[in-house]
Amino acid sequence: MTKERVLEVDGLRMRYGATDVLHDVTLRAHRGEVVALLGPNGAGKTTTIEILEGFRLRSAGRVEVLGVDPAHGDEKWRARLGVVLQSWRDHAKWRVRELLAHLGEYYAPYSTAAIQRPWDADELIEAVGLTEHAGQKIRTLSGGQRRRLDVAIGIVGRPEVLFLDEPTVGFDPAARHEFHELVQRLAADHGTTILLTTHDLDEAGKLADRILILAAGRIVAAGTAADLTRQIAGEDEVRWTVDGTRFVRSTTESTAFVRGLFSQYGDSLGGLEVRRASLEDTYLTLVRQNEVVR
Ligand SMILES: Nc1ncnc2c1ncn2[C@@H]1O[C@H](COP(=O)(O)OP(=O)(O)OP(=O)(O)O)[C@@H](O)[C@H]1O
Repeated sequence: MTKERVLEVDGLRMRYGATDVLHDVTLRAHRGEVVALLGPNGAGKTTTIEILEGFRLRSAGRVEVLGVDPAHGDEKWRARLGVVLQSWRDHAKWRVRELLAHLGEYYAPYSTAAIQRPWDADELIEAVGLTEHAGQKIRTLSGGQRRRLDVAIGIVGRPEVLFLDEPTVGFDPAARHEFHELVQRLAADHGTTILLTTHDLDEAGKLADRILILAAGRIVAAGTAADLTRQIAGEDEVRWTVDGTRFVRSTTESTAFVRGLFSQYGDSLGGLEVRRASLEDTYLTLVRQNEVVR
């Protein structure tokens, strides 16, 4: 797969009135990469996505999406993007298949030899798990089904870049699992570059090739879930018992520590457990550190 750069952001700043909400955001994503943007409420995730998709004008910095500055993106450029923001509330009387076929028509002029647009409505409905509801009116869908429709609307034009803002809110566990498979397929089979925001750390760890942690308008860490955990959370927790007495110790060198326990206590060592630092520990550590700086 080519490592074509699809998202390039350097020194992005955003100011609302007198308040700076993005100070200096730099990020990259290449073709077929899934990047998760994590951060507490108000960190600036939605603002970042809205700037990348051309919905909001930035205050400063360089931004390119598919080689184009979103502030000057034309319809042809826009047709190559997919956006899933909030729940689709218009067209409540439309039926699922009817709406997707209608919205898909917009993308037909932008079909290319490599990417056939739009996505066939029935195939798309199947891909998002709405086949049983294809003939239903939108206002009669459940919250989770409506969210699946939001996802279908976001990808009906077979986007090369997909922005997903908290895509799985309201999904039941099975729907979440199916959605994760869909995202992985879009990235792996179609080379779609995906930038998603989420508050679900398991989701980020599972889906993303790279995680960016945004705190108070700055990217404070970036890497795979494993990289971040190793770099930042650091300490594992080791628990054990000797002659019925329980012990617990935090250490960055759990393997060497456990080896030491075996050589010291031999057969009297019991109840050994090693709890690895998790992405959640990392995330909380980073967000706390950033609050202190603020
Ligand atoms: N149109 C606006 N005018 C003024 N301030 C805004 C506007 N939109 C967002 N903000 C502020 O910018 C900051 C970042 O908001 P943003 O919605 O980007 O955060 P977020 O990381 O997506 O948060 P959440 O996790 O709660 O969705 C917040 O402090 C918010 O109050």
